[in-house]
Amino acid sequence: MERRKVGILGATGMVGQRFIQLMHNHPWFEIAWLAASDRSAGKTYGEACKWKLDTELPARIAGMTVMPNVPEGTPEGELPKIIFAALDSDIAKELEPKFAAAGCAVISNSSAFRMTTDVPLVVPEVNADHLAMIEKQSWRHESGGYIVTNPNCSAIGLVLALKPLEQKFGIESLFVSTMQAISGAGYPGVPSLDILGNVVPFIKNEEEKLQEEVGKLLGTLAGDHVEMLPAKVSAHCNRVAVEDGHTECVSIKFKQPATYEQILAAWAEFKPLSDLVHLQAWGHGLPTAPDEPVVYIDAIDRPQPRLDRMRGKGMAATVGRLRECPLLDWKFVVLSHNTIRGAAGAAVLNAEVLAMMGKLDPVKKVAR
Ligand SMILES: NC(=O)C1=CN([C@@H]2O[C@H](COP(=O)(O)OP(=O)(O)OC[C@H]3O[C@@H](n4cnc5c(N)ncnc54)[C@H](OP(=O)(O)O)[C@@H]3O)[C@@H](O)[C@H]2O)C=CC1
Ligand SMILES: N[C@@H](CC(=O)OP(=O)(O)O)C(=O)O
Repeated sequence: MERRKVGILGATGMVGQRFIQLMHNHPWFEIAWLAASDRSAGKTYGEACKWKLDTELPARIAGMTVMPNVPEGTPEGELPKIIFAALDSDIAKELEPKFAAAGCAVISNSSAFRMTTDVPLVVPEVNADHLAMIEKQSWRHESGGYIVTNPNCSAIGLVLALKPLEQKFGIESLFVSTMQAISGAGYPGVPSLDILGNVVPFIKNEEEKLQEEVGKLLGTLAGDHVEMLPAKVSAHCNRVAVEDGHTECVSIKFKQPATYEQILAAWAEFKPLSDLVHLQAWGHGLPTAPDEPVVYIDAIDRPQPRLDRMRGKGMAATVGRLRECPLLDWKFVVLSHNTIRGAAGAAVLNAEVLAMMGKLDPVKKVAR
């Protein structure tokens, strides 16, 4: 099968680079277009980008010209209909609708439209059914375009661990305290003199995003909107001197009683995409989905970012230290890679599911 041409908006940033790393050899997607700010447009990608990943910048990508950040900046017919977006929220608010209006499927990583009623906020293992909401977006009838979002990087690891628990026991309330890696702040990010040997107990808007996104992700699709999960969520978000990988300490109260063994079984049995992962009809399943989205590690001092963030090629959440909580019912630690599972990998997996649903072939107008 011919690979689908895709573009990346914000291609030179931390998340943009991960998109390139994850997709330059992707079996379904071919990177055909890169865009960033006016500072970068017109340069080659190799000139414009400070490549920060530990794999080589692919030579083909280094030689590509960075395009302006608007659909009209690209000659007619050369703009891919699938656009991965890794922009700051304020910029995304302005630019993403322009690409949707130009008939593109915008697979967004930013927070700009996550809580908008008709925009799906999706982690495929958790709420793939919410993708149906794209059909409610007005662009669908005007140009065929739409916007799909993935959550905040801390919310993704957390909801992967929570989904099987919500299904089995129901969640009444939740307390989460995060230790977030510096790569989460983009490049150059937090000044070294602020973070070296230090912890910063504030990340702008992070606690609010984490609290509300969990409600939408674990909520129920009800026609044209999502009914939020009515659980109480309290988040504390902290920046720590770790390069990659967000760690979260969680205390949880359930609606139904749950034993230690039942909780471990809920995580072990959680393989919601296994039919798709192993689907042989196309010769392969979803290329980016991990076999096991949630892995429990039975060791007294795990998970740890350096040792566990690359589980499932950076797409699995690692859970550990399940024990009784004297305040709520149970407590545990969850860790996931913030720029892979928490950002670019999440968006690529959303696109793979959309491809399987036939929503990318081609991205086209639908009748009202
Ligand atoms: N890092 C992480 O772990 C996560 C990040 N996110 C979100 O992803 C998005 C990107 O984050 P990140 O990659 O870390 O950020 P960076 O600061 O590293 O990169 C920002 C990118 O946006 C581009 N840009 C800036 N201004 C404009 C503009 N006016 N028009 C077009 N492009 C522009 C930059 O281009 P140039 O090089 O030309 O300046 C660069 O490519 C943000 O919304 C962030 O909140 C989400 C989850 C996790
Ligand atoms: N704010 C997160 C990363 C991020 O960019 O989140 P969001 O996608 O919600 O803006 C962090 O610092 O680790």
